[in-house]
Amino acid sequence: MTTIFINIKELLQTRPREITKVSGLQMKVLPSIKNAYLLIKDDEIIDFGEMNNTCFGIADEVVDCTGKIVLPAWVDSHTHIVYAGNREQEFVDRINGLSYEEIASRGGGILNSAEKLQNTSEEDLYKQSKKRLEEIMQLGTGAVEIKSGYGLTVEAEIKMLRVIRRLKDEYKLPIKATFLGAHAVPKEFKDNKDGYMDQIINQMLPAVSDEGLADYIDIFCEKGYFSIEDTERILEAGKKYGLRAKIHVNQFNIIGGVTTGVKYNALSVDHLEVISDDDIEVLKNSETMPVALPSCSYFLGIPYTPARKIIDAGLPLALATDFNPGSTPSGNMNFVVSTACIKMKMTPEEAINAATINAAYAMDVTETHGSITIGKKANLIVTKEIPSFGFLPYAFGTNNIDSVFINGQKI
Ligand SMILES: N=CN[C@@H](CCC(=O)O)C(=O)O
Ligand SMILES: [Zn+2]
Repeated sequence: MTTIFINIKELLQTRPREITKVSGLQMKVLPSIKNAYLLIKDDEIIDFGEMNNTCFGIADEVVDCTGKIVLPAWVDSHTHIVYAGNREQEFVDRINGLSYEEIASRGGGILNSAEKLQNTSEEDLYKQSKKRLEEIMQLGTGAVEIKSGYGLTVEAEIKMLRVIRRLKDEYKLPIKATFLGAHAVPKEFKDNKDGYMDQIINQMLPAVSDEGLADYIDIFCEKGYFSIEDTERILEAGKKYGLRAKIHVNQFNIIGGVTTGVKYNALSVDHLEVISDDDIEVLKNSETMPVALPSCSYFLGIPYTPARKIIDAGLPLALATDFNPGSTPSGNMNFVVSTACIKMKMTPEEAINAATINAAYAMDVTETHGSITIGKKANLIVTKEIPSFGFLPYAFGTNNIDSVFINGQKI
């Protein structure tokens, strides 16, 4: 089955296969073709170019995109969408003056979500999570990473990861699973963090590996959660099971997580609301992608990742949602792209690069996703009729998406 998209006002992010990420000044360039066509066969992009070089007769189906822009679907490389219930009450507590850290230190936060998840059946957890996945797909997400980390027992972590595996089996978009046993220290190990670390390394990891449930390993490297020493232990253990790191660092404090991530050749270091000059130097000449999560900064009222400092130093940057019940109850990549422009002073070109090609790098799907490239999957956003691509971040809060295609099929 072939489909041709014709009269595309502008086809964005057209790249040769060799480009796997863009850094520094390259991020300001968003290659595109105006008045374009795009030809797909089944689930794959097979041709594209200027309209005057095409012939309609060749496709089974024609989609007229007059006035509309076509771009690769968003790639969301950092989410926690498998969770139970919500944390609305903590939201109200924060409005009334408590901080995120205070709520956590009173036993709320991640531990609150863990209790809810432990008391939820695998079937119910799947049902709650698939709703969120379907919602983000409608919002234009065409590849997603999902973390465990609200289980915090062997049984509950495995339950989360099995739900992620079921989502992988049932849906056509690529899903990567990250094992985040070291997300918080459970109540039972309050005074025995090392005991919990031992449980992660000696019980959880072997069980996760036995069932092949994870692609990556993660840890919340932060004051009051897990130290650099803990991070080294977890990443070392993950390495033994062939799990590359994607880690939470520098959300509230700089404790050395970036250096440790780079030392272990992490695929990405995520959050970076605070970042030092040394961190920036360490990231240069590394293969680690810095990832910013602006919706988290928005929701918690914490600093935004200093994107200008990072990009102007010549580094790449990716954007993701961090969709989770505590710090970011939203999986809207359109909002992320807008907020990156509005609050982090990224240009529309930089933000779109960060949410597509660089985001695909941050979850290792650049072979197949993140750009309009012959041979890549036809995961696409077709916008409504809009004046230009800059209108996407400009008209924040407006739904500018007409349709989303996953593997060549309209969803
Ligand atoms: N910071 C650590 N983990 C999540 C939030 C977890 C929660 O509050 O439930 C994050 O990335 O923001
Ligand atoms: Zn997160």
